Amino acid sequence: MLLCRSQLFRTVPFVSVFRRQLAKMPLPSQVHYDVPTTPITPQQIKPVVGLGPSESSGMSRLAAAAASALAKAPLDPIEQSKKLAAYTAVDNHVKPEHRVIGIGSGSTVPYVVERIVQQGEEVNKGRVFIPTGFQSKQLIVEAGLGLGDVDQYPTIDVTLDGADEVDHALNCVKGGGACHLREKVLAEAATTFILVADHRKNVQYLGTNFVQGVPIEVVPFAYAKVLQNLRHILGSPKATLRMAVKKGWFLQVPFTFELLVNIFWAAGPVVSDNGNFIIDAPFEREKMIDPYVIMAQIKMLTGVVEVGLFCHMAKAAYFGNSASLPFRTSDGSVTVRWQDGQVETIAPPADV
Ligand SMILES: O=C(CO)[C@H](O)[C@H](O)COP(=O)(O)O
Repeated sequence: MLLCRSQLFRTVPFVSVFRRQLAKMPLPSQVHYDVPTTPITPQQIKPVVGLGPSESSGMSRLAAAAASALAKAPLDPIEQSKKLAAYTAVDNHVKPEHRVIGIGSGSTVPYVVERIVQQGEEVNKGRVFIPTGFQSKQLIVEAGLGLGDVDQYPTIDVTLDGADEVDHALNCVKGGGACHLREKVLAEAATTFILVADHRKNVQYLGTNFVQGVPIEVVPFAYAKVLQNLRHILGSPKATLRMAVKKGWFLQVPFTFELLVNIFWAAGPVVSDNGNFIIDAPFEREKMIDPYVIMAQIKMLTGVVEVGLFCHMAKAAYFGNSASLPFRTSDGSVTVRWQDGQVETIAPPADV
């Protein structure tokens, strides 16, 4: 087909832009699958070595400078809250005589490990750390701490873990990261179980902010039956199988600005570290006022492996109150809720 000059003019830039976009689109093998993960903190960002330009090139120096600036930048208020809670809880509950320590999952836990490392090599070399999943295993290994498993150490001195929400009686929802089976085992195995979180997780009733529902781990072949039971017998009509999402860069328009279109679509069910599926089942407020009953009813359904409701298990929950948030406790303090119902607001360690 012959194109006239003006048609050619209009078409060539489009074709070249299209080719540039094609070149930028990821190959199927480069598309990554996002299961719910922990946000990366600035401290965790490191320049990638050995990919692309050499380490001494301008680009990698720029990346290194950016990463180091980020690492020095003040934490945003929510990250600061997590750090306040984690540091205070470690200082109060991880004592030199503790030898077996459970490390939970979630975005607050990196600060737990950071603080434990700060206790020093001398005390840590005699300790063994038990992870609740892949993330905490990596944290333990990367921190150079001793790794163990709960089958070797069925009695744990203290386990520290995050939570999706904690109510005023210290019941909590866990399993936003699909780790609640191992988390519950480590919580039960521990003499002392401590929760750490930012202030958003401190609620009167479960299901206030964390509305996606109670995470329930099920054996894959039973998931449809358990879903029916939850919807029609236990009163959770919106119970759903948790799906992973696939994320890809789909379109970029590189003229005066770049338009990044992020396409999310389902990529199959989320599979736990134990090879099981996860169902999220929201319940009415009345069932969440004392969640022990619904927890026991769900657990009785055949095919259910574990329920992400932890009732009467924690000794204390630590919530960081980040600075600079309007309309909240904004003094950088830490609220501690105790098993016996006591609540105190304390100053965090001076070096947080
Ligand atoms: O229970 C969990 C994972 O199964 C986590 O502890 C919980 O989801 C909290 O995570 P985050 O701090 O990232 O919100």
